[in-house]
Amino acid sequence: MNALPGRALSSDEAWETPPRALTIAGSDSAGGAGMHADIRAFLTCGVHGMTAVTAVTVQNSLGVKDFVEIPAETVAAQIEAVVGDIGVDAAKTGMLASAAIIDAVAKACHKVGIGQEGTAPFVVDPVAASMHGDPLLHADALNALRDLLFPMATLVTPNLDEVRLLTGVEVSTRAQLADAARAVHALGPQWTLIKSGHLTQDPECVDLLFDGTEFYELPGARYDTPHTHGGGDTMASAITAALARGAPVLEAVRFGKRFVQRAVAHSYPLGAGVGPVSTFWRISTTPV
Ligand SMILES: Nc1ncnc2c1ncn2[C@@H]1O[C@H](COP(=O)(O)OP(=O)(O)OP(=O)(O)O)[C@@H](O)[C@H]1O
Ligand SMILES: Cc1ncc(CO)c(N)n1
Repeated sequence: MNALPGRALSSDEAWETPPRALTIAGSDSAGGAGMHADIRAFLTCGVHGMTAVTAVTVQNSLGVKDFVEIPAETVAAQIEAVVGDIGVDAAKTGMLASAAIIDAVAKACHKVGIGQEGTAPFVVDPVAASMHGDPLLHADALNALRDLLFPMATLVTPNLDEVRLLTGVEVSTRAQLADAARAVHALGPQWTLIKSGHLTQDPECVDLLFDGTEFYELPGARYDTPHTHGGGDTMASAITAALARGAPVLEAVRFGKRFVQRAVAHSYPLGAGVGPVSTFWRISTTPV
């Protein structure tokens, strides 16, 4: 499991620049989800992480109390500043908050070469709400997400609530995942990953990947834990890291699925509510 997809590690990585990945996402003051989870996944997948912060949330294990948005032009400026200087091998989105930010992100990504027509793979995780149901995206921003970002995406990674909001397709059984994948794929991404975490009556967590022609089932155990905060962000970031390392999409998604399975298996309680998935299992315990 420790093997990383894509670019191999050299025997001595000192002074060697790792692949570079960018997350365009909100911060989570509890440290479990959002850009905090993304940076942790990037680090533990051997990738240098960069951030374009979209919003600052006031959040703990019980839910999201509030958030403030970063001005759209500042979000775009962060993307242009880091990619113009440092470059980028893959990018992802998380919480985008508003239509104005989505519009700015689409234009900036287009300008710097992130997305379908560009050179860097682009993972769009269409975050709409926290797992407590607290909104992280204004309702009037769904159209912008669907119309501006989905056609630019190498891969989109909706959960079942996001599938319903974006396409109207309701999924209550594993057999309906293919209908969801077809409906999301029609919005323009190259690849679509439908996540099945919310199918709680299913004894397994089988996600479905679709490239417009072939379906790929991604099997996985369902762990009996309430502590899955940040699971979607961690998965999309592990996939983005693998893409930054040069892995093909199918290999990157299979890696992301194995990664999030381990992260859920090692999740831990924190605070009075929902604890986070873990990346500690990726950290060497060798003394320095
Ligand atoms: N209890 C669980 N046991 C094992 N895997 C799980 C569990 N819950 C979710 N997963 C897996 O975690 C990944 C994220 O899925 P999920 O549908 O929960 O996304 P999400 O709702 O975007 O996540 P988040 O909790 O970050 O909002 C998927 O691969 C899913 O199958
Ligand atoms: C900032 C942020 N992004 C994403 C999520 C969804 O996991 C969250 N709870 N908070």
